[in-house]
Amino acid sequence: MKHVQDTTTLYNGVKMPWLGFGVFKVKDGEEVVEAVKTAIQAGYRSIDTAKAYNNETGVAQGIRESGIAREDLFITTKVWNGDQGYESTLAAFEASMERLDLDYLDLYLIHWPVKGKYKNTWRALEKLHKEGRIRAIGVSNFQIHHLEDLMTDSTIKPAVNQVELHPLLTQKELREYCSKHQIQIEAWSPLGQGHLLEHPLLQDIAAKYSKSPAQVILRWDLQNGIVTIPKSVTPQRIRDNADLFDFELTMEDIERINQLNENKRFGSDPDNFNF
Ligand SMILES: NC(=O)C1=CN([C@@H]2O[C@H](COP(=O)(O)OP(=O)(O)OC[C@H]3O[C@@H](n4cnc5c(N)ncnc54)[C@H](OP(=O)(O)O)[C@@H]3O)[C@@H](O)[C@H]2O)C=CC1
Ligand SMILES: O=C1CO[C@H](CO)[C@@H](O)[C@@H]1O
Repeated sequence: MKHVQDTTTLYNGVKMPWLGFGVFKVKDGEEVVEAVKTAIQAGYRSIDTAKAYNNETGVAQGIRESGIAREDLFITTKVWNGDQGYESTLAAFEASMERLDLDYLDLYLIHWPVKGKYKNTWRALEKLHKEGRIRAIGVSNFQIHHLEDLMTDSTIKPAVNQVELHPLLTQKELREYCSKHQIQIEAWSPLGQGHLLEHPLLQDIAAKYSKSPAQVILRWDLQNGIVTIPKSVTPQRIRDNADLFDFELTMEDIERINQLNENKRFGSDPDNFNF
C-alpha cells in the first residue's frame, strides 16, 4: 500500500479501502459531523459506524457537508443484536439507510454472533445483497466455529470479518482461517482503545522511524493485510493516523510486534458476551 486511498479487493470484486475511520463513542451531532469532515479531508474514504453507535444521522450530515461524491466513499454499518432475525434485520437495514441518507450501502455486518439468530440474519443480508442494496456483506466478532457454522448452509460467504485485533491480540489462527477462505480481516480497536500507545517496544520502534506508536501499529496492520479503522475525535490525530504511507516496517520489526501477543481483549469475548 502506497497511498491513503489504496484498496483491497474483496472476493466478490468490491474494492474496500485498507484504512477506514471508526466512529464508536463519537457523539451524534456536531462531534461526529466535524470528525467525519476532518477524516474525509485527510483522505479517509471509508467510515465504520453501526446502529448501536447512535450516530448514523450525524455521519450522513458529515458526508453531505464534506461535498464528496457518494461513489468515492465506502460506508459500513452493522445490524445490532436486538434486531437480529430475518424480518427484523430487513427493517433495521431500512432504518439505518434512512438515517445514513443512502440508497445503497457498501458493507453491512452482523455485529455479534447472536446464538440462534445469526443464520436468519444472514438470510436477510443475502437477500439485500442479491437485490443490489448492499455491495458486500460480512460479519463481526465471528470466531472460526461461527464462520464454519454460517458457511455450512449459506449461499454467499462473508466478504469481511471485523474483529478486535491489535498487538496484544494478534488473532493468528483466525487470520489464517480467513485468509484461506478469502474473508478479509478488519481490525477493530486497532490501537487497543488508546491503551497500547505507551508500550515501550512500540515507542522504541516508533522512535526508530520518527513516527508515533499509533502510526507503527496501523502500519503493522497494513503490512499484514489487515483493514484497519482507528477512531479519533482529535483533528491532528485523525490526520496523523492517515499519515502511514511514507515508511515501511522491516520484517524484523513486524515480527517483534507479532511477539507481543497475549490474547488480551479490551472488548468482549465473542463466545461469552451478553448485550
Ligand atoms: N465491531 C465491533 O464490535 C467493534 C467495532 N469497533 C470499531 O472500531 C473502531 C476503532 O476502535 P475503538 O474502540 O474506537 O478504538 P481505537 O483502538 O481506534 O482507539 C481509539 C482511542 O485512541 C485514541 N487515539 C486515536 N488516535 C490516537 C493517536 N494518534 N494518538 C493518541 N491517541 C489516539 C482516541 O482518542 P481521541 O478520540 O480522544 O483522539 C481514542 O481514545 C471504532 O470506532 C468502531 O468503528 C470498535 C469496537 C467494537
Ligand atoms: O462495536 C461495538 C461498540 O459498541 C457496542 C456496545 O455499545 C459494542 O458491543 C460493540 O462491539
